Amino acid sequence: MQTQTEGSAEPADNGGLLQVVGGAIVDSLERPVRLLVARRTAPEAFAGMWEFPGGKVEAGEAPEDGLRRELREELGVGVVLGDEIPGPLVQGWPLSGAAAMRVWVAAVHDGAPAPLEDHDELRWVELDGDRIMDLPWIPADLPIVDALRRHLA
Ligand SMILES: Nc1nc2c([nH]c(=O)n2[C@H]2C[C@H](O)[C@@H](COP(=O)(O)OP(=O)(O)OP(=O)(O)O)O2)c(=O)[nH]1
Repeated sequence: MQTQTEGSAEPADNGGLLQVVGGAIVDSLERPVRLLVARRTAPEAFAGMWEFPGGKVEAGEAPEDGLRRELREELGVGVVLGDEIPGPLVQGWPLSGAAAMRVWVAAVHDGAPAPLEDHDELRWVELDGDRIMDLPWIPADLPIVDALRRHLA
């Protein structure tokens, strides 16, 4: 699996969409068994739903750098990035509103994940089986979870 520890990509042209990035943090890049999922606290429409930790890319920031920054802020961890889970758009996966999310597989490089910001619970769930799909995900994330499972199988 391709890995990268330092951001070298140029800021992406987001085509007018709000660019969001998410981390599919797995227990091992080589032999992934479990995925770290996060339960949002806000906004009200998404509170209580599970998602990939991450957030919005800032102006002039490369997406991979934005993802590392968000995961440091939200979970207190440094990560190694693995493969991207490509979506149907150049900007990744369509979300509600004029937004799209690029998602990378990632593994914790330093720190212990904790719900420092934006989440009230983190949970390691098995990638295989029904349990992961039984979680109340943000609806737009369901095809991404499906593609992730197929990519890692
Ligand atoms: N992080 C994340 N956001 C998602 C996912 N699925 C999904 O629809 N979204 C939406 C929710 C939000 O409208 C948007 C991401 O915004 P955010 O609130 O997480 O971004 P941020 O951390 O930069 O927050 P802020 O600076 O605006 O407070 O994308 C997902 O799996 N992860």
